[in-house]
Amino acid sequence: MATKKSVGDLKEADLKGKKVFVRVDLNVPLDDNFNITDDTRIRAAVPTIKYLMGHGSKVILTSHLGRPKGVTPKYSLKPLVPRLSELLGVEVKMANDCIGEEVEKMVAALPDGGVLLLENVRFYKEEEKNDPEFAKKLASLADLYVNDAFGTAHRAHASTEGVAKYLKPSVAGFLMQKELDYLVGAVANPKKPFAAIVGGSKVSTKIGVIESLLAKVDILILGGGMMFTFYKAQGYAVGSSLVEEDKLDLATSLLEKAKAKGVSLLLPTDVVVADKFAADANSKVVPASGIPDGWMGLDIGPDSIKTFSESLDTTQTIIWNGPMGVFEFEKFAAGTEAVAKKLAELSGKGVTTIIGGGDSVAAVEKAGLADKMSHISTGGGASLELLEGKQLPGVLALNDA
Ligand SMILES: Nc1ncnc2c1ncn2[C@@H]1O[C@H](COP(=O)(O)OP(=O)(O)O)[C@@H](O)[C@H]1O
Ligand SMILES: O=C(OP(=O)(O)O)[C@H](O)COP(=O)(O)O
Repeated sequence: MATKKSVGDLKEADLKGKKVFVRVDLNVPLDDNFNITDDTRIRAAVPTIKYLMGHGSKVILTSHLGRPKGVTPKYSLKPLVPRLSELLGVEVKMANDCIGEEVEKMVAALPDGGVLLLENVRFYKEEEKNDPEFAKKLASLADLYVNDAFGTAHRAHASTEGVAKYLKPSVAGFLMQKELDYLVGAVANPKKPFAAIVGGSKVSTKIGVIESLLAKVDILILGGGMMFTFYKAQGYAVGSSLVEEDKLDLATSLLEKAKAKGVSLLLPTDVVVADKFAADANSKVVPASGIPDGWMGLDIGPDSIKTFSESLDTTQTIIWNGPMGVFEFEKFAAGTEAVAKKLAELSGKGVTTIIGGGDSVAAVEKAGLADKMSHISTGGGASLELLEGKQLPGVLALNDA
C-alpha cells in the first residue's frame, strides 16, 4: 500500500478556517443506561481532533454507532457528547442529522476551532451502500476530508470511502497513521526475531492471518480453541474440545509449511481440561497427548506457559491476536493472562509488542496492562484484514503522500 498523505503533512493555510470532514470510529460500548463502558476509541480520536482545533479548523465529526436499520434512537451518538467535550476541553455541538439544511446551518455557525458531531451516519441505508449521491451530500458540508476511523477502514462505506472522491485533499488522521505504522510497518519490517501468537476460537477465521504471518515470522505460537484442530490433525485424542473437522487437512498443511519455511511453530504441550463449558466446571491439567474422553480443553497448561514465555525471551517484535483460552471464565484465564504479562514485561525491555484487536485487547485491558504495550489496535476486523495482507478501502481512497 502506498504511503498516504497525513493530516500532519497539511500546511497551516490548508487548515485555518477550513471546514474539515473527519470520519472517526466512535463505535463504543454503551450499557442499558447509555453510559460508555469503554471510551478507548473516543480517547484514540482526540489527537487528530485537537490538532485540527489548534490549527483553526471547523471540525465536523462523523461516526457510526452499532448497526442500526434506519433511524434508531438507541443508536444515537448523543450520549457521547459529554465525554467528548470533556476530553477536548470545548463544548461539542451535536446535530440531529448528518446531512440537510439544519446541519448546513450548524456548520456555517461553527467558529474556527469549533467541533460539531453529526448524528449516526448509519441512520441512512445509503451509508453502507456507499451511495455516491449520499457521499456527495456529506462531502458538500466540508472543504477537506480526514479519515481517522481505523476500526471501520475495512468497510467501503460513503463516509469511509465514497466521500474521498469528492473532497480534496483526503488524508489520514494520526490514529489511522499509527495503526498502519504498526500493523503494516512493524509487521513488514520487524526487528528480528519476530514472533506471532495466534489464538481464539476458530482456525477458519484465522487461516488467512496464520498463512500471511508464516511468511514473515521466526516463531509462531498457536493456542486457544484452534489448537485442537492441529492436535487432531496430528492424531491426538481431543475429547470434546472444539474441533473443525473440515480443517484437519489445512492444519496439517500449515504445520508442513511452517517446517518448510524454517518457522519454529509451537503448540501447547499441556492443556487445562474441563468437564463442561462453564465457569464452575471441574478442571485438571493433562498433557496435550492425554485429553480424556468427555473432557474439553479450555486453556493452555503451566508447562506451555513456561515454554512460550522462554521462547519469547529472545524476540524483538511480537504480534498477538486471539486469547489462549476461554479467558472470560476466571478458571481458564491463566494462559491468556500469562501471555499478557509476558508481553508487558518484554515491552519494558524495548521489545515491540502489538496487540491486534478484538478479544485479545479485552484480555489485556482486563489485566490492566494496556498502557504497557507498544500498540493496541482500535480495530478488530480491520486489524485482522491488515494482518491477512488485505488492503483497506478506507485507506486506499486517501491521497498518496
Ligand atoms: N479452548 C477454547 N475453547 C473454546 N473457545 C475458546 C478456547 N480458547 C479461546 N476461546 C474463545 O475464543 C474467543 C476469541 O476468539 P477470536 O474472536 O478468534 O479472538 P479475537 O477477537 O482476539 O480475534 C473467546 O471468546 C474465547 O473464549
Ligand atoms: O467495532 C467495529 O468493528 P470490530 O468489532 O471488528 O473492531 C467497527 O466500528 C466496525 O463496525 P462494523 O463491523 O459494524 O462495520
